[in-house]
Amino acid sequence: MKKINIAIDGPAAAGKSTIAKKVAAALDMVYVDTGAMYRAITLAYLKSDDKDFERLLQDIDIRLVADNGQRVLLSGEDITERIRENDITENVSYVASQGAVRSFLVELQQQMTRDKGVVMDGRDIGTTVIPDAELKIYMVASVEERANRRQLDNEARGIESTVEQLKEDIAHRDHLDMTREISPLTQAGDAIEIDTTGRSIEDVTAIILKLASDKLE
Ligand SMILES: Nc1ncnc2c1ncn2[C@@H]1O[C@H](COP(=O)(O)OP(=O)(O)OP(=O)(O)O)[C@@H](O)[C@H]1O
Ligand SMILES: Nc1ccn([C@@H]2O[C@H](COP(=O)(O)O)[C@@H](O)[C@H]2O)c(=O)n1
Repeated sequence: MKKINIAIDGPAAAGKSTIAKKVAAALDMVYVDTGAMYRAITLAYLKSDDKDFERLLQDIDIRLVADNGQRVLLSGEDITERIRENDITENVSYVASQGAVRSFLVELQQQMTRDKGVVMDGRDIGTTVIPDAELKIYMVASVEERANRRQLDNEARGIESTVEQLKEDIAHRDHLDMTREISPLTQAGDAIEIDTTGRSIEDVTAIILKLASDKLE
């Protein structure tokens, strides 16, 4: 059977990971959430006394384990839940703006996609990591809807937040991600935009599965 890569990019809380996971499961593809990799390096950075990124990366050991989604291990420790906490979210865009961090992770991500069969979500997947992906999606939603969704996520995880604060935080993080010097978040010329505002997870998944089936023919 023909193998393809699918790149899903877009701003924070647009629904990328939720949909990427479902599309990967339906098509028996590998799901990779690259935001979790930047979050893992952010945790290592916050824990380290040495703030030199080049040195920090020499000792970094990130593993992604498929488990009804994706679990993240940092030096063997499961940090899947820990990296969703506020201190990581507040610092991740700074860490992700560092050239050394981006080169390190882009190289790892490109290795993962070399044999195809991957659904990868992030900010620079269609533009930088897999510019030759067979299907590229740029997923957006209104900031109000994204803040409401993230509030529900946080309540389920026991993370304290308010919708108003989340709206500000999401807009600020999008601004940092869209204006950084290296690989800023932007829609690839050949990406298909999907606005998930007011749409169900099932609808969005079905749209992408239809687009993918055309590429798999
Ligand atoms: N139509 C929809 N499409 C996708 N997600 C939706 C939709 N409706 C509600 N959600 C919910 O939105 C929340 C945020 O989704 P998700 O974490 O997948 O976003 P994301 O774009 O990967 O965010 P981030 O980039 O910050 O990791 C999830 O709780 C998801 O269930
Ligand atoms: N390809 C990517 C993926 C993520 N980032 C940065 O990581 C942050 C966290 O991502 P989430 O998807 O978990 O929200 C994000 O805000 C970016 O700063 C990136 O640069 N490139």
